[in-house]
Amino acid sequence: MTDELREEAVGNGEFLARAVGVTRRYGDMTAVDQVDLDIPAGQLLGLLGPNGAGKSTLINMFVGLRHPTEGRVELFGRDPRDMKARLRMGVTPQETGLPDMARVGEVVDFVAAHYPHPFKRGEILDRFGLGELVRKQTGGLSGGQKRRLAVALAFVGRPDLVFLDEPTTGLDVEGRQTLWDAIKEFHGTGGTVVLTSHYLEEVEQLAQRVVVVDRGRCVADDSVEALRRISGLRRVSVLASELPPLAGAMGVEREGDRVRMVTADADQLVRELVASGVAFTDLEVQSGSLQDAFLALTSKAPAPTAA
Ligand SMILES: Nc1ncnc2c1ncn2[C@@H]1O[C@H](COP(=O)(O)OP(=O)(O)OP(=O)(O)O)[C@@H](O)[C@H]1O
Repeated sequence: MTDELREEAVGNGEFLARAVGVTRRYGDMTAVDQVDLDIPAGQLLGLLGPNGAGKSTLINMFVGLRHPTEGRVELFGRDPRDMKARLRMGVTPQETGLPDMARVGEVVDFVAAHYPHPFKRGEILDRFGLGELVRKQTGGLSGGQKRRLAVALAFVGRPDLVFLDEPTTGLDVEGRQTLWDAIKEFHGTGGTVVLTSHYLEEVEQLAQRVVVVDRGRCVADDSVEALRRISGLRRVSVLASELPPLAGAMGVEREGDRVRMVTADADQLVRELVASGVAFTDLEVQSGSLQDAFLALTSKAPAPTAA
């Protein structure tokens, strides 16, 4: 899709993929339970959830690897197994196998041969920091290099929409940053991305919209900022050499003179701090992290609310 068409699709509210009342069971086990999910053009959506929540099952239905037991999944308005839809989509599953004897460049060319307008191998390999490995057999790659190649392959066919199931698991900091940059670049030119991750900071870094899945159901679907607010938590930090115990502080961490506290009521905590008479400087109050929201949404305990 051209950039103009992408803009038009967003303007028209076109959904590149959608799940309508989707349930998937494995025997007696319900992995995905009555899920409705629309994926509009141009969005970067993070799917978050604990182990076994149903994220991979949902992605596998979107890419045509699994059938819903009930409900309907559409990819570009078609059945996800329809070749016309599949040619516009790229995917990196949670686990991938690469042919050990094939060279990196050959694997890219093999995948590219299935698409009408693929990227050139040099272009895609450079973007994923793999340019120097073009002649290396995949069996000789490190785990991180294999993972980066598996993710790069999702982009080879110049897709409009990519599904990335835990793209950066097992990568070092540099490898993760390279992938983040490549995903951001794709999204920056109008590409649509659905990714799952266990790294909350990854979703905070990349995603505009976060869908939290828990026990097969979507328990939240909102912007990163809105989910942070749901948790109702704030982080208050000050520079102080010593602090008395404060009733409103739920968690206290110290790093040198910097003391960080988590609280459900930042105003009250600051009042307590002032009333204690202790000397402090450089007061900062921030929203809770996505991790706080995620734990609040997926634990059985109710989310903490402001007092
Ligand atoms: N092929 C299968 N046969 C039977 N049960 C399955 C199968 N695939 C997944 N499940 C079960 O369905 C549930 C959802 O699994 P799924 O892999 O979709 O979760 P997930 O959110 O991707 O988990 P993780 O974060 O650990 O990858 C789990 O309880 C899992 O054991």
